[in-house]
Amino acid sequence: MSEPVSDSATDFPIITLDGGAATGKSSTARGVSQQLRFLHADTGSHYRALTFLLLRKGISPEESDELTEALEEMKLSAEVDGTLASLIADGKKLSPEDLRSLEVNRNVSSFAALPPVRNRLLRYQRWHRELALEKGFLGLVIEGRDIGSVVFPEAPFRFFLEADESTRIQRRSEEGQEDSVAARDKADSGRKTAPLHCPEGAIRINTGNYTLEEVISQICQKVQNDSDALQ
Ligand SMILES: Nc1ncnc2c1ncn2[C@@H]1O[C@H](COP(=O)(O)OP(=O)(O)O)[C@@H](O)[C@H]1O
Ligand SMILES: Nc1ccn([C@@H]2O[C@H](COP(=O)(O)OP(=O)(O)O)[C@@H](O)[C@H]2O)c(=O)n1
Repeated sequence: MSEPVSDSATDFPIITLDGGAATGKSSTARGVSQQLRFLHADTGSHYRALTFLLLRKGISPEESDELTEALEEMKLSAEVDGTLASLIADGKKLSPEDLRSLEVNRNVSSFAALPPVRNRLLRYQRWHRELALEKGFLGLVIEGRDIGSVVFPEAPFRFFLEADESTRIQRRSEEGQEDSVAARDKADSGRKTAPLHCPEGAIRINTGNYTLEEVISQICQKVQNDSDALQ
């Protein structure tokens, strides 16, 4: 399915999860999507995919005509496997190894700070609400850095995940990944466009204080309680 034009407003429930690197966004969103039968969109993987493809075209992370042209030429669509939507660029899906390579880890925050890159992905990310509806999901859970503040600021269920830096570095090293968690957080929080911050009104969860299952269950309970109350 290709990125469409419409962005009609619906009452469809949307959960946004924002937070720094390794705060638990993807694992939590996966669990929530499976329990609630929501579509799961991982917007970090969108920035990673564009970073991988742009680097492969020899484009550096700065505003240039080459960057604008490459972004305009890219055709973005999605493939849904289980509850997860994955980005397909020009008909291709990238492997987890490509998306999490050291080169991508080192460059992704620089590409993500560029307004043309963010603008290209904003429309694509908002389209996931229509994709979830079309595919018969009961809602959308979407995670990243600016989801509750920029992509879906009107979403009824907005969460901000946090955990101290040493916990997060430990989590990444247990996964066998070389990642500059602190450097990416600094760049993501300090950029001009759509910086990482806790959106006003979002519920903060320190994931260092709970197991993954407890965090998933807190979010699912909040959504289910509030949805029951609204009916
Ligand atoms: N509440 C939690 N308690 C302990 N470990 C967690 C928790 N949430 C996530 N993790 C673990 O932390 C690591 C990073 O989680 P991940 O979901 O990839 O974070 P993010 O998407 O924010 O980068 C994973 O190995 C995951 O299993
Ligand atoms: N909504 C988003 C999501 C990710 N990003 C960028 O993409 C990078 C990779 O995101 P990610 O969610 O895969 O990172 P991890 O938290 O999984 O390490 C981040 O460091 C940000 O620079 C962003 O700018 N806005």
